[in-house]
Amino acid sequence: MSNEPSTAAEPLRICIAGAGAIGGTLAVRLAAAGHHVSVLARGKTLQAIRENGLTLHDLHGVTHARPAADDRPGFGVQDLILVCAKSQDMAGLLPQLQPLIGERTVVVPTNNGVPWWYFHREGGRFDGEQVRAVDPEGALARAVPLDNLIGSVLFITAEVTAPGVIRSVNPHLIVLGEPSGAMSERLLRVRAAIEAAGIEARATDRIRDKLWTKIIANISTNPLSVITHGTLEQLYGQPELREVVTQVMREALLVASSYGARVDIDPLTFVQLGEAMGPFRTSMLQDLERGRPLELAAIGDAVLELAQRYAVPMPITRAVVSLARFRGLGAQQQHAARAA
Ligand SMILES: NC(=O)C1=CN([C@@H]2O[C@H](COP(=O)(O)OP(=O)(O)OC[C@H]3O[C@@H](n4cnc5c(N)ncnc54)[C@H](OP(=O)(O)O)[C@@H]3O)[C@@H](O)[C@H]2O)C=CC1
Ligand SMILES: CC(C)(CO)C(=O)C(=O)O
Repeated sequence: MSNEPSTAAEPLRICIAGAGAIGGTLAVRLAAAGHHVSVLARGKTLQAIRENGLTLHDLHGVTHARPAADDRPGFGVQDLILVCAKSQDMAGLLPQLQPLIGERTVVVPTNNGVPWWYFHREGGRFDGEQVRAVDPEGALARAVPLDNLIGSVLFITAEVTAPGVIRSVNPHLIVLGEPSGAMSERLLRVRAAIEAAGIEARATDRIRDKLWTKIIANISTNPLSVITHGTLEQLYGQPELREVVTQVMREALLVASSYGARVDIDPLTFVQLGEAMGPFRTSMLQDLERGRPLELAAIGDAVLELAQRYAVPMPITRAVVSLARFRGLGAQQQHAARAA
């Protein structure tokens, strides 16, 4: 945070790093709430934001914002940085954030899957260790001081329909928590700022419970969506697919419980909630269709890695993740061949 203590009502200096589906959604909501929002973007997205700003279609209607945008981090020290790139892009993006980070800057990564900071101040058997699938060399842990991080779990669905244009038509919920579990003043301040921007925001002293809830949703649907091209309502609703979804869910629940996580949604409720999310194509399916790399390291491999530490078998999950990887590599090759 800036040197002077601020309240939720004061505008914050907020940088959104990565202005795709999630970054675009957050940038528009926070800018509309009066914060000083700047966006670190690149390529066609940067060009579109410079020309037309960002447009968000969500349950509030259509909202437009014109944040400062650049591909260089020349925005000065920020109060809050929301890092909204895919996990595989973190190694390229995080080191760029250094000029934006002061002693009191809060950095909130929004990634799905197991975060690189999972064991930071975890307090358990593996406290302080690395998650090799997402941060094999410890480069992410070095790029941003771990004590500047607050964890987040996003219960949001969003899609880029054109560069700078985002559609996000389910209700928005963000859960925030300190890796240590402390209900710190900075945690409550960030929560209040997000809530005041029209996004339901909760603070928790057990962020890893929420991480596991979301990890279970992601690992049971994202890779399977890539194999089947199924939407959420199909994956959760059609009996053949629902069977695979629930098998993966059961395996992942066992891993979560090995780490002491309390997941308060039972598999049947998961299925009901998921089906109600409608014809949404998971973010991983969207990536497949665009020939982009899939977030399988954070959503798949990292969970398998954590399972292995407690010798929890995940045969169905392993098979589904392998098949999704095969499909993903094939799609990338096809896109590359078409583009050549
Ligand atoms: N979409 C969803 O519904 C949800 C997504 N999430 C998670 O949120 C995270 C972000 O996902 P999402 O918004 O969908 O992803 P997108 O691919 O839509 O957006 C990511 C953006 O980050 C940009 N980016 C990556 N690296 C850099 C860089 N070095 N400099 C500038 N910009 C960069 C990308 O640019 P470029 O296009 O050029 O690659 C892209 O615009 C992911 O971890 C995802 O799993 C969580 C909940 C729901
Ligand atoms: C919508 C949901 C929960 C699907 O697993 C998601 O997070 C994604 O698409 O990445």
